[in-house]
Amino acid sequence: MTTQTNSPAQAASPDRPGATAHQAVDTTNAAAVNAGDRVVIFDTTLRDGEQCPGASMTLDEKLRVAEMLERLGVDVIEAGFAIASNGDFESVYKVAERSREAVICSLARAKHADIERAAEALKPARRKRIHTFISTSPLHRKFKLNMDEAQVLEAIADSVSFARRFTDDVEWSCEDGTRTEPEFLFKAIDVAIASGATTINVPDTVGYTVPEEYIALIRAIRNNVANIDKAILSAHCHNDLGLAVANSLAAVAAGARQVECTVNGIGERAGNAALEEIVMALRTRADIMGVRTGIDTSTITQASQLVSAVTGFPIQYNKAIVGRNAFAHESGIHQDGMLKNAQTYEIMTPESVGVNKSSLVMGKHSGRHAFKTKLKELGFELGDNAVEDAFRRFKDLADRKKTVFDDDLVALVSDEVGHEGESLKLVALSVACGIGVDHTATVTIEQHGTSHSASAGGNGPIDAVFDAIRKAIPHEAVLQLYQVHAVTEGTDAQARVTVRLKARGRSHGGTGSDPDTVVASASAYVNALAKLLEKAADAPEEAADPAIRSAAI
Ligand SMILES: CC(=O)SCCNC(=O)CCNC(=O)[C@H](O)C(C)(C)COP(=O)(O)OP(=O)(O)OC[C@H]1O[C@@H](n2cnc3c(N)ncnc32)[C@H](O)[C@@H]1OP(=O)(O)O
Ligand SMILES: CC(C)C(=O)C(=O)O
Ligand SMILES: [Mg+2]
Repeated sequence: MTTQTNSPAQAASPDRPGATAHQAVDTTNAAAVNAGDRVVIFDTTLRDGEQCPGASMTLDEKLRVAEMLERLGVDVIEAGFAIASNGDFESVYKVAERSREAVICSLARAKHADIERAAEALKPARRKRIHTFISTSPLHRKFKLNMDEAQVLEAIADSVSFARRFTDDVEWSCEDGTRTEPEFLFKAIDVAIASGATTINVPDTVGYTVPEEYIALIRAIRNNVANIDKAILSAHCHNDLGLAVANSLAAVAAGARQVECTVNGIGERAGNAALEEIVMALRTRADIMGVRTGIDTSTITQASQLVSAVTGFPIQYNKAIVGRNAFAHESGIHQDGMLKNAQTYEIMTPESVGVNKSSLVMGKHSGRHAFKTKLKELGFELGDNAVEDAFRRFKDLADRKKTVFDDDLVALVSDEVGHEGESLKLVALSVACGIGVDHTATVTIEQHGTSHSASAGGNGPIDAVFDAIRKAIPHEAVLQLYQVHAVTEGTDAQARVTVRLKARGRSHGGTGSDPDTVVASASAYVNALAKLLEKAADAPEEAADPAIRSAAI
C-alpha cells in the first residue's frame, strides 16, 4: 500500500494521482480501526444528499452515482432510506445488487418495520449495514418524539438489537447529538453499544457546533462511555454555519475514525460535509492529521461533475477542490510564481484530484510573464516591442471584457503582427448613430507623425467611418470586401473585421479586432489602406495610379 502525500513540499512532487490503493476496511472490527490510522469514508450522497430540495435522483442516476462511489473507493455507501418509498427501497436493493467492495447501508428509524424494510433491501449486498437512529436532544425528545429519557433508551436497545438480527454491521446515530445533555448522551451510547452497535455516529444534525466544542464532545464520549472501544466513533456534520468540514476534521483529530459526507457537500439545508474537502484536507495535511483514507483522489473531479449533472446543482466556481477556479490563477504575481514553481500558490497538484493541469487565466490582473508564456503556447514569438504593444492592448481589452479567451489573444496578436510598423495609425474615432439621428463619423489618422482628421456622414455608422477615412487619407481604391464575425461568444465578444481594398487589379486585406465593432471596422480599413500604401511605396509606378495617388503623396 502506498502512503498519502503529507506536506505541501511532497504535494508538489510529481504527485501520484490516487495515492492510496483501496483496501477494504473491516467496519465491524472496531478495535482494529480504532488502533489504526485509516478513516472510514461513509458517503451519504444518495440518502442525506438526496434529502435536499431539488436533488432527487432517478434509479438510473443513483446507480451511476453508486458505481462512481465504488470507483472513488468510499468504504460505506448509504444508498437510501428503504422504508421511505418503494422507489427508495428499489434503489437500495439495486445498489446492493451491484455492489462490490463497499458496505451498502440503509437508514431506519427506531422501528421494527423500518429495520425489516432496510434488511430486505440490503439482502443482495455482499457487505451490509443497517443504520438506525433516534433523536436524543431534549428538544427533539419533547417536541418531536414525545418520549422521555427512559423511553428513548428503551427504543435504542430495542432497535439496535433488532437490527443485529440481520447483520453484524449496525450503526446507531443519536440525532441532534450535539444539542444533547452529555450525561444522557453517554448513557444512550452505552446502551447502543451494549445492544450491538458497531459504529456510533454523533450527528451535528443542525450544523450548530463549532470545532472546539465538537472535539470536547468526542473526547468526553471516549472518556465517559465505558464500552466505547467496542465501536467506531463517527462524525456527521451539517453546514448551517459553514463549519461542516472543519467540525468533521476536529472529530477525526479527537479520535473519530469514520466521517459521513456527501459529494459536493449536497444535503439538507446548507448541506453536509463535502467528501472531496475532507479527503483532500486529510491527505494534504496528513503531516498534522496523521490519518489516511482509501479514496482514489484522482476520481474526485469526475465524481463531483457526475453528482452535479444528475442533481442539476451547479458547482460554485470557487468551491474548494472541485470548483472550476480551484486550480486557476489570474493575478500576474501568482501566475509569475506558478511559472517559477507551482508550490508557490498550489498546495495540491491538479492531477491529484483528476484535473489535467492548472490554468493561467488571462485577465486584467495578469502580468507580462504569463502573457508571454501564453503567447508562446499559442504559437506566437513576438519581438520585445511587439510584446509590449500587444500587452498594452491586451490590458485595455481585459479592462473592457469579462473573459479574455485564447481566441481573443490570437485575434489581438494577429492584429499586432499584421499592424506592426504600419505607416498609418488610427488614433481617434467617434460616431453618432441610432434612430432619428444623422449617421456621422470623425476620425483622426496619424501618417508619418502627422495627424489627419476628417468627418463624414453615411448610410449607417460604418459607412460614415469609411467615408471619413477616405477624406482624411484621400485615395480611390474600392472596397471589395467587408466582413464581421464574433471572436468568442457573449455580448462583450470582440468583433473581428476583415476589409479588402482593390486598386490596380490587386487586393489588399486588413484586419481589426475590438469589442467595439465600429472601432474594429475602422482599424481593419486603415490596416488595409496602410498595406496598399506600402505596396505603392515599393512600386513607384503604382503611386501614380489615380486609384491611390492622393494617399501615397
Ligand atoms: C436527520 C435526518 O436526516 S433523519 C432522516 C430524514 N429523512 C426523511 O425523513 C426522508 C424519508 N422520510 C419519509 O419518507 C417519511 O418521513 C417516513 C416514511 C419515514 C415516515 O412517514 P410518516 O409515517 O408519514 O411520518 P412523518 O414523516 O410524517 O413523521 C415522522 C414520524 O416518525 C417519528 N420519528 C422520527 N424519527 C424517528 C426515529 N428515529 N425513530 C422512531 N420514530 C421516529 C416521528 O416522531 C413521527 O412520529 P408520529 O407520526 O408518531 O408523530
Ligand atoms: C440520520 C442522521 C444520521 C442524520 O442525517 C442527521 O442527524 O443529520
Ligand atoms: Mg444528516
